[in-house]
Amino acid sequence: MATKIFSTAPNYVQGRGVTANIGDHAEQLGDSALLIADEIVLDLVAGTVTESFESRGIDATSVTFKGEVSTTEIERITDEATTQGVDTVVGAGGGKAIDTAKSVADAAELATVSMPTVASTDAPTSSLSVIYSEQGEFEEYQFHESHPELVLVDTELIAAAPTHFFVSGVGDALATWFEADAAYQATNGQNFFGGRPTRAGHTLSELCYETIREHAHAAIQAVEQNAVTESVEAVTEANTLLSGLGFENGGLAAAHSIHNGLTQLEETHDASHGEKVNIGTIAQLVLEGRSNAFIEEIITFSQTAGLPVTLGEIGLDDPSDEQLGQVAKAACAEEETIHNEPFAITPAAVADAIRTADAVGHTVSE
Ligand SMILES: NC(=O)c1ccc[n+]([C@@H]2O[C@H](COP(=O)([O-])OP(=O)(O)OC[C@H]3O[C@@H](n4cnc5c(N)ncnc54)[C@H](O)[C@@H]3O)[C@@H](O)[C@H]2O)c1
Ligand SMILES: [Zn+2]
Repeated sequence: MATKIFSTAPNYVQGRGVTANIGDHAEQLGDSALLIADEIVLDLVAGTVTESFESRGIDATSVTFKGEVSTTEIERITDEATTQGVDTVVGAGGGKAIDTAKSVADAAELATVSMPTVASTDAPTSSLSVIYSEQGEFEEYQFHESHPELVLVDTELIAAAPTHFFVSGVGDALATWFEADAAYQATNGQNFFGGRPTRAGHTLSELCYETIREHAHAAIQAVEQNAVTESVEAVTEANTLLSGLGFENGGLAAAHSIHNGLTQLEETHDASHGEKVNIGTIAQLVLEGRSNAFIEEIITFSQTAGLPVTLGEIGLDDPSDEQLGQVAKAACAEEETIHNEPFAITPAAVADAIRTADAVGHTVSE
């Protein structure tokens, strides 16, 4: 029997206004902290974070994140953290700021706190960073020795952020179960720790899916009103904790590889991670030969949530065969998770699945 592995961030805190208590939750991590966030997020949280740290005797400073998880940016902030001699880095914002903080902590051997201020991706709980070129093309997954020591999610900030971030998180979370289940069914399917998925990883992915299906539409309506409701709490947990634990421990498959392939085309750079993943999910379902009824139902669900269901909605109005060929080729690279699907994968089959998913998306959404 192949080895099964399950691994997780040790502490997860979620609730309305928890930013004001970050100092209490991070007290054991050290005496000084560097907050990494872009200008928008610094404006939102720097005052509260600094005050909370200082109330616990922890020195806190900040550095402005420039926006891309590139090697250059990671080196620049690592130098800053090393010069200041801090014990902890706090990454606040979306997936990119958090991934940068994890890479800085890894390079400088520091503790990490991840503080998502949007519920848009799986980045907050995971032990990896997605590295991009300075131009925004996917380069590689960087694996870290450990998970963030603390993940702190303030649902008041999440609900007040622009709704499209929350919707993107739903897209990222909707993929989790389909991908984890593919990796579970495949004889050689692996999770992100190089092991077979545990029952826990598989089941948490399914709970992620059920939570999204039960609560996403109501939660999105609440977030449109900047309101924190129990559905918002449920979907924030699904987008952040369940999807994060689910993808790392359950494994990814075609949807995220197709997302990575799509990042090769400049036209898609304005679409968010979760939006591109949603196109990947629909294409995965086509690739897997799911029934018409099932694919159409998932398209209707995602469209109602405000997620894209056609290539045009992610910037690719009339993609050429060459462009889709390029996406499919990148999606099928040897190290890609698409090979967790329980059948052999070819770039031609992937390109055809993307084109067909787009056509079905048009039919259902018109
Ligand atoms: N490491 C992982 O496991 C993992 C998993 C999924 C995705 N990712 C990565 O995450 C990245 C995408 O992250 P993203 O979609 O969160 O976008 P992002 O990090 O690119 O951008 C987030 C934007 O939201 C703004 N923002 C943040 N909080 C706000 C708030 N409360 N109010 C208003 N604006 C706010 C920020 O200023 C920023 O412009 C990609 O690089 C992707 O590869 C990583
Ligand atoms: Zn994702």
